[in-house]
Formats: sequence, C-alpha cells, structure tokens
Amino acid sequence: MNPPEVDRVAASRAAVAARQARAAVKRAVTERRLSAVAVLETALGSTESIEATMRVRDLLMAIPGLGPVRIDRVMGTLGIAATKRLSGLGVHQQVRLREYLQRRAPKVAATGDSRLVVLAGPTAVGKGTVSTYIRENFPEVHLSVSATTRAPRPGEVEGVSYYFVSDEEFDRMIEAGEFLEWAVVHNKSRYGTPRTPIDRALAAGTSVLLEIDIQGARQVKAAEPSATLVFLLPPTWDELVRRLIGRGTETPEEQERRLTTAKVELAAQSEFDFRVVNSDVQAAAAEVVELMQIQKATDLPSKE
Ligand SMILES: Nc1nc2c(ncn2[C@@H]2O[C@H](COP(=O)(O)OP(=O)(O)O)[C@@H](O)[C@H]2O)c(=O)[nH]1
Ligand SMILES: Nc1ncnc2c1ncn2[C@@H]1O[C@H](COP(=O)(O)OP(=O)(O)O)[C@@H](O)[C@H]1O
Repeated sequence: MNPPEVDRVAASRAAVAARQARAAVKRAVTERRLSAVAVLETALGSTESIEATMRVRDLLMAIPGLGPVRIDRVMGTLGIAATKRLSGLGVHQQVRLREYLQRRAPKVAATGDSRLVVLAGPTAVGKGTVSTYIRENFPEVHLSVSATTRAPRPGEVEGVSYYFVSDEEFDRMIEAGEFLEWAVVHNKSRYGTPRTPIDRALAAGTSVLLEIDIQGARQVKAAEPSATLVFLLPPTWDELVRRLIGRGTETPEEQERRLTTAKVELAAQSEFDFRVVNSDVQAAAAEVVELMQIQKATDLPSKE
C-alpha cells in the first residue's frame, strides 16, 4: 500500500472504533447503567472524548421512552439543530439540554448494592478538589474523613477535613483495629481510614468515597476485594507540574521530591479498575459519582 492508502485505512479503522464506542455509550444509557447527564458533562469537559462526537439526537434516542417524533419536537423546543453534536452546542443550548435531561432522563438504575470507591492518584492531580466538589454537590455520597498526625493547615476543620490526632492517639487507634487501612504518606505523617463510619454508611445503603494515597488504595482492595479503585489522571504531565507549583503549598525541594514520587505513582494506574482524567473538576466529579452508581461497566469504553 502506498502512504495515502495507509492513511485511508487507518482513518477508516478509527472511524469504526469511534462508532462502536459511541454505540457502547448509547447502550449504557438505554440500559440505565450511565446517566444521559453524565454523558453530556463528559462531552462538555473534553472535546477529545468519544461523548463529544455524539449527536444530540442519538443521545436522546438512547433514553427509554423517547421516540423519533417526540425527539424532533423536543429538539425544536430546545433550539438545537437535528445534526448537532454534543461538542458543537452553544452555551445556552448546553444549559437547556442539561435541564431537560435532568428532568426527563431516568437516573441510573439503583443497584441496591452500596459501593466502596477509592479515589487515588499522583500529588496535585486534584484529588482534594474533586472530592470537595463531590462533598458539596452530591450529598448522597458519604465522604470518609481520615485521621492524620499532621498539623491542621489554616482553614481546615476538625472532623471535616481530617481528625487531627497525636502520635499516641494514632498508635492507640492502630492497636484497637480502628483503621480499615493506614499509611505513612510523603515520608512524613501517618494517615488512616476509620473503619466504623464506613461500615455504618454501607450498611445503611450509602455509597462511600475514600480519597487516599496509592498504598492505602492497595490495602483497601486487599481487605475488600469488592471495592472499586479509581485513578485520577492529569490531562498532561506539564499540567500536573503546573498544578503542583501553582498550588504553592510546598517548597521547591518538596515539589521535586513529590514529582519523582508522582512518576512512580503514575506507573501504578494499571492496578486500578477505572481511570478518570481531571481536565475539568465538574466533569471528573460527575464521572466518579457515576462509577459509584453503576454496577457493571465492563462494556463501557475506557474512561482514559
Ligand atoms: N493511605 C491514606 N492516605 C490518605 C488518607 N487520607 C489522606 N491521604 C492521602 O495523604 C496525602 C496527603 O494529603 P494532605 O496532607 O491533605 O496533603 P495534600 O498532598 O496537599 O493533599 C494525599 O495523597 C491523600 O490522598 C488516609 O486515610 N489513608
Ligand atoms: N481540573 C482542574 N483544572 C485546573 N486546576 C485544577 C483542577 N483540579 C485541581 N486543580 C488545582 O490543582 C491544584 C492541586 O489540586 P489538589 O486538589 O490540591 O490536588 P491533590 O489533592 O491531588 O494533591 C490546586 O491548586 C487545584 O486548585
């Protein structure tokens, strides 16, 4: 084959793969394993996502109970042209479509099976930012509060950010078996996940999110194989460096050290069940919450 032909074959293979991935997303919406709102948020969060290339009409077609005639009428009311793709929506169209989906589209099917989900990832990728967004916007999720031996920073609240405990108290908690997992993080302080609030929340049917480091994620999986591990990724390495420096909470030496650790941590991503790219906080949070609600996502396209 000559080069233009090679290009053509590659392009047509990519088109087939994209069509299959779009069909998998549609199927997941129809089967109520994925909410239509989450598809919209992912599309708006990343123009490179498969979701961004979906037509609005196809997303609506995936919603059980909506037929072609009704969809034409709805799209007319929303002021969206028949061929429009999710990535091409104007700001007002986005708002109108989101409101419509929130009202009309069924929520993902309840599994009757509350989930333990671990969010981990390299330093400064945005774990704290995404989990704070979830705490503030998704009250149905129980966000675990860890105990730590590090000192509180300005603005941190006892019992909300962490339980700030002494070394002696932390020793006592280990002895008493109060932790689901614990670890020394950044070679400095100890952090641990109290077991009782998690057991209580799961027993009450509430899903639980742990924002902990990678050593902790491995321990949770060993203790609770049914736990779901989610790895938060930066859009690029340079963006991770920018976030770490931009946050301005570490000295240049500490930043260097954390970036060296981050390379090792990034290599652990294949141990995780799902990967979510944190390009946009709202979209990343929506994806994490979605993963807390679906029972089986094996035939969804990868979240990479
Ligand atoms: N293993 C484990 N890690 C934790 C726990 N709580 C927080 N961490 C991790 O400890 C690290 C340091 O957190 P923090 O002191 O808040 O500082 P940050 O690095 O600025 O986010 C982060 O990677 C957290 O994910 C916990 O209970 N167990
Ligand atoms: N999606 C994002 N886009 C841009 N900046 C972000 C995003 N998510 C987080 N940040 C910023 O990156 C920095 C690190 O986030 P943080 O939540 O402290 O990371 P982590 O808890 O993983 O160490 C913070 O300054 C935060 O505001």
